[in-house]
Amino acid sequence: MSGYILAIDQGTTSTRSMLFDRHMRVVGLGQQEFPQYFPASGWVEHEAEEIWESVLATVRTALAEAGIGAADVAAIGITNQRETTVVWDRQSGEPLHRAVVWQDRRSAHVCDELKARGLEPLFSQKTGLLLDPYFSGTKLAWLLDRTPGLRERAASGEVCFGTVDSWLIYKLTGGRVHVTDATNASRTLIYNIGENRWDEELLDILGIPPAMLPEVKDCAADFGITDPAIFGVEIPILGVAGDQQAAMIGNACFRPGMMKSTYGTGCFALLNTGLDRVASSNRLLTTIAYRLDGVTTYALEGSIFIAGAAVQWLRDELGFITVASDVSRLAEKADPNQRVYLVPAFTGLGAPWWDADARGAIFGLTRGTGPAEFARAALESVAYQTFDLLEAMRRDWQAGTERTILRVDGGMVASDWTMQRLADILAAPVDRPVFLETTILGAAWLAASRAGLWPDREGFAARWQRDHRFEPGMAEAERRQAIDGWRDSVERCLSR
Ligand SMILES: Nc1ncnc2c1ncn2[C@@H]1O[C@H](COP(=O)(O)OP(=O)(O)O)[C@@H](O)[C@H]1O
Ligand SMILES: O=P(O)(O)OC[C@H](O)CO
Repeated sequence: MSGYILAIDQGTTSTRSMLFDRHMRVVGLGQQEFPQYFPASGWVEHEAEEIWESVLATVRTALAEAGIGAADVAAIGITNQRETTVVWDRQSGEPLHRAVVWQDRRSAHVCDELKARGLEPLFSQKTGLLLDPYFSGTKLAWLLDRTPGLRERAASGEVCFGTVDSWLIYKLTGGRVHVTDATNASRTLIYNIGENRWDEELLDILGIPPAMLPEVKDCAADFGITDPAIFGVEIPILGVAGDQQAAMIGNACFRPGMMKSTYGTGCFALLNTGLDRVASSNRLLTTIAYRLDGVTTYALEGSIFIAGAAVQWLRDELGFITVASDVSRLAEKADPNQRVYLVPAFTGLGAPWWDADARGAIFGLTRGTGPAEFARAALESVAYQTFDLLEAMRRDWQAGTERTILRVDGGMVASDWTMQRLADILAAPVDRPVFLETTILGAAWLAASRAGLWPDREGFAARWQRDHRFEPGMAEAERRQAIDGWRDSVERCLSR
């Protein structure tokens, strides 16, 4: 049987490749971690060639597991860690610096300078983002400033900039194609999300030569054909989206008001606002959810840096559990009369606080506080942080959030306890899908629908299946009291 779809999920710590058959069933999987480099405090880098090698290795593993050849693959979909910034030589394909990862804070001073010049409203209005080193633009400005000769070479067209999707497409096509998709472009701080084009004014401010930018396409489009030297055959690349947007697509959140939240290392919540580009007054991001057939759908996004990472902290630093899946059982044993709060600001606080200098703290300790209360506080912190995001979304766009049901995915949603707590604190239902690999499914659907092999948007959405709905069940007074305690704890952690 031919007509298989290969989906590649190039994440922050690992790369996964998955093969789906015509019936959307998974038939093969390859996964590989790759090295992380931390050359200075707050710096995070990847070796672009190691990312590429991990893609090749995982594709081969997935093909072998499925027992099929590359000739049976009809199309490729790509999803990726967003914002991570790669620069390479257009001719030789050689990376000109290690990739600067989204978590990297080295360009904080560039953001501060721009803010001091009063430029944040301009960037926000055009890009939907904030002046934070999280986004690609100031990372790229830093690279252009610090690498001798790079700006001149870039201006003469010898250098390519791209997010990881661009880099992988360049490699897959044998260096022939330099493109990206609208969702990845929307994370760069130089893309005008209203006019759907690179913004000359912002490029000028950051000193970025337009000649180094990729062409921006819809999420389902012709992104190029693989070089036969790589897999032995030519395969079209037909779908691309940043990983959080791909999760939104994979969770079939196609209607305005639908919301997904992915609980992995961190947590990223996206609310579909349809054709409305809702500008946040509460320090959320406005971003492109997807662009299909030339039509841009927008989303409000909230990013939390620590979610599952708090569970890793309990496991690796405190030694309270041996495997992540033990955390719920431990939390269940917590004394219900103790109100302990963990604010996991280990690397600062993300949305809606955006306080890079905040640090974590635990409040409410008594002589009887032990591992169970720590575990409960760690899991509850995820629910409270999501509540803060949803509240900000409600303030920004009340009409669209009245009956919000949250669709969840990511490693942490295996914890029933956490999901129930989430529903309780949000006072809104939480739906967990049967198929939890929504990110990679989203990339697969983009490619497969473009290839005409899988159902269209409505058909795909109709196939979304719920595993369980967690209904809110907490008394309102208790919920309010719990949230007040959280708010008080966060206030005490903020740096300003
Ligand atoms: N059963 C569980 N209960 C709570 N947290 C879990 C459970 N299983 C995994 N996790 C957490 O989920 C995270 C892994 O999720 P995953 O979606 O694979 O993350 P990422 O893609 O960011 O690497 C880890 O931080 C881990 O601590
Ligand atoms: O690689 P992930 O899954 O941690 O996702 C990273 C996000 O895309 C960063 O914005």
